[in-house]
Amino acid sequence: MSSALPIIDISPYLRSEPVDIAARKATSEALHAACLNFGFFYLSITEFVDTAVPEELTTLARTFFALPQEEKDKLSLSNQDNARGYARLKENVTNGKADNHEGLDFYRPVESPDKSKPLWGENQFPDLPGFRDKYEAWVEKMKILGLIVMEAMAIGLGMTPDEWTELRNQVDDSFWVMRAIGYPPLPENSDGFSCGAHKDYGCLTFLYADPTPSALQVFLQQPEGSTAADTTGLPVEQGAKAGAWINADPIPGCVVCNIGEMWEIWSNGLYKSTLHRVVHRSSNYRVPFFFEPNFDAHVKPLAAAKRIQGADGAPERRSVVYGDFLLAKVGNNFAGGKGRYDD
Ligand SMILES: N=C(N)NCCCC[C@H](N)C(=O)O
Ligand SMILES: O=C(O)CCC(=O)C(=O)O
Ligand SMILES: [Fe+2]
Repeated sequence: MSSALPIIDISPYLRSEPVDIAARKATSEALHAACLNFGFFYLSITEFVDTAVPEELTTLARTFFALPQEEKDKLSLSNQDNARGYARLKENVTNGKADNHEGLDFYRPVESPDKSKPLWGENQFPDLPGFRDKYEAWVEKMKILGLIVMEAMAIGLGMTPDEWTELRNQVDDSFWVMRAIGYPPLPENSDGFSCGAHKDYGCLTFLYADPTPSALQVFLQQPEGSTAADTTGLPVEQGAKAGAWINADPIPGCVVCNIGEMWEIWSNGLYKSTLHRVVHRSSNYRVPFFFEPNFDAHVKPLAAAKRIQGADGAPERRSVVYGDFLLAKVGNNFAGGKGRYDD
């Protein structure tokens, strides 16, 4: 199954000796084009990881989600900080509607956990042989990949070495998220989603997925003036737009990668953090990794983006502290969770 989305060869950045400057430049230019046009692309990772590993993670996820409900509930995120742990089917909410999936979320551990503080509790690992070790090892690999892709993107945006150093300081202690997602089949004739249309929050999502076609769908906005093929289906305040939903079907040996909202700010809107949604008609298990900025990163439009936009470029995007942005998002993510941390 082919896809409109580009496949990026990241290998010039994985090989350090000798550094092939021209090949790296070509990779960075391809990333720049992919981020301008799609906000989604594939990364071939067979040179970097043994793809048997994410297959094992998926199998472990399947084993966990097959446990009796009361076993899974022992890891409920409500035991901790309402973010780390297990969320039941339909406990996740997107655009005010329950998502047809269950999930197990892990975040970067914090030094002094305090479960009365949002996001500041402890991760809860299932008591299954190899689970914790294998997930933690994958997180370490994906953190390395995250920094590599960030550097390649920085060069693609035309950043100077000093500018990259400054950006690197905002992502070198990533407040990452690792999820295992269990998707039961969406009921026939349901107007709901396995996961409703959303943008990811941070820098880069690396999704290793089962090969089900038409499950992950990506919204491509139509150029100005063209006739709408489809709409986001969202109310205006949540981003109603004309365009088309296309499939981001998995490609063997590749992760699907998309950029989160922090890249939209850094690039001052040049790069789109693209809306995507999930429709699973059969049972599936997926293990996305979210490479995010440091919790205290002050994310603001980069000079390199403004150089591209020129003197009468786009209006300046609002800057955010990543941790504050994340807290607001996570607070709205669960059933009954709206305003959970407001009082
Ligand atoms: N960390 C990330 N990106 N998690 C996935 C977000 C899924 C959408 C979410 N319920 C929302 O409404 O934002
Ligand atoms: O499972 C998928 O295909 C994508 C999941 C996703 O978009 C997310 O968790 O943010
Ligand atoms: Fe997503």
